[in-house]
Amino acid sequence: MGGFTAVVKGNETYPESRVLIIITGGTICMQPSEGGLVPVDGFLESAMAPRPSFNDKSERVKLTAIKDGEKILLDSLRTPPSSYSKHIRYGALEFNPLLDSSSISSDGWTQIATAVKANYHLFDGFVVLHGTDSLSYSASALSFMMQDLGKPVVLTGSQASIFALQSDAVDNLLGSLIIAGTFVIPEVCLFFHHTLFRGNRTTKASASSFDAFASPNCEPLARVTGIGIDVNWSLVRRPTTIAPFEVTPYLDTAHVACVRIFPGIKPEMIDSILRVPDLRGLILETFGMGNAPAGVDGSLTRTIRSAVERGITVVNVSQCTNGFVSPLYAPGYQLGQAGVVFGHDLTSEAALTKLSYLLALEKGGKLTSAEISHQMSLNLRGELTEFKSSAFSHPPILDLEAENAAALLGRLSGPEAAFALLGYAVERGDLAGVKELLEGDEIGHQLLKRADYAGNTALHLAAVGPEVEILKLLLLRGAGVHARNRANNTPLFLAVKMGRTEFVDLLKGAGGLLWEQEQEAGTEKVSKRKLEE
Ligand SMILES: NC(=O)C[C@H](N)C(=O)O
Repeated sequence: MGGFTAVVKGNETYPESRVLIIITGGTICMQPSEGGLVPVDGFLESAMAPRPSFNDKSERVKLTAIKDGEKILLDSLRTPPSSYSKHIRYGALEFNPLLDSSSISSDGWTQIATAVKANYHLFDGFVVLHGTDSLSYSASALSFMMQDLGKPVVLTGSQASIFALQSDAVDNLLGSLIIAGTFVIPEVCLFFHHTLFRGNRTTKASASSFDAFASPNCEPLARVTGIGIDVNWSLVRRPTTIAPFEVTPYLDTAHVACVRIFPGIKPEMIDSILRVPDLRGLILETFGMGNAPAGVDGSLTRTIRSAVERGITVVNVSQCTNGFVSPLYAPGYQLGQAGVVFGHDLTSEAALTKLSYLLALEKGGKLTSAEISHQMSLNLRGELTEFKSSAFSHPPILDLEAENAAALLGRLSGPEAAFALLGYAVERGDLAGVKELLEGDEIGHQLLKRADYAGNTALHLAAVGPEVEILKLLLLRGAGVHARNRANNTPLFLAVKMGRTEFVDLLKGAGGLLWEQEQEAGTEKVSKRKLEE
């Protein structure tokens, strides 16, 4: 953690860093009009120059910048020295017209990305002022458009206008400026309510609270703690290739769609979307861990399979904000069989913009259509917690990249991520992977006590998994044999229902008991899909 470091003294002179602010619009620069709030231009002069925290009244030197391919001289302002003993000197480029972010599109993202690219050598960091409505989409989109980024790009906005009496605007803007001018965090980030997030992990979680954004599957990159900023450097991505910063100046949002599954959804509805002319990709927001109703006689599965055969990429992401999709349950398994790509823990915003990015690469001849599905399940910009093999292929050994080894220990994306990994390993019968995950007393203990959204502990999963040695290992590591899932079932009951004598004996030997009614119910066996795989 890089914490608070310096105290500002007397009349000393301090170095300056340079930040370019790209103003796209949003509530932060809005004023009331007869037709509701609208963004108003001239933000630097009207909102920043009069405020002492943004203007130390030093000489307003001109900064060279590039606008629309032309060299221009930008008016600048300078902050007083921060607690990191630096002034931030900044100038601004404004969109014309300014936007309510609900109207942002691929064109706007292109404008932002190309402005960053053109001015990359002239500034230390970039702040993008943007409305909150589509902020997570834009942060995700820009993260994919910017490859091998070496400088911070911080998106921010506010829930109330900077001209309002009570507003989050000053805190959000000042925090973003200081971060962009102080720390080399080479990512597209979103700063809001004292917290710096990886942009492509965020989602707008509140329509009105100042604490508006969540990053449910990835810890924040930094937090403002009083007058200091704690950066979680272990999470910050670092370039791992020797390549210059590149921008893909276009995203193909015109040929993708997103559908939220709901109880009773008709396969025809999905089919009609999948038959929109030239559609190339569909994000399917499914229930829980990736489940959708199969439809009468599997009609939804057939609809999807046929679309996949026509070259459409269908990506499975969860409606739950937290957790992973996986083919653990039969409905998700069938989607996988139909050729659906599992989007792991991608947000819908990241899934949609990532697919648009990959389609743009395909259009530019940089990717074949066959590679799109594969790339969707890879971690390109920290947007997902990756399993090296496709989640659907059930590889025998849990083989994780170094980055995910940290998640595996519960350090990266928290215990939920580690628990989901454990679930995969148990389900695949990967004894070595399970052992690895349970290493470390405290983590192992935590994981054995956790449950998924259906209340299943690792022991429940092992009781229906393929490997009896895993069941034994979990029991020896202290997994609770009496835990009940949401359906009120114990691991032993599940094993009995599956008709698995060896597993039943082991669980009974570990103290597992059946209620009387469970003993009766256990005589009718359920589907043995797991055993037949
Ligand atoms: N708080 C905001 O910025 C909301 C506004 N409608 C926008 O997204 O532009």
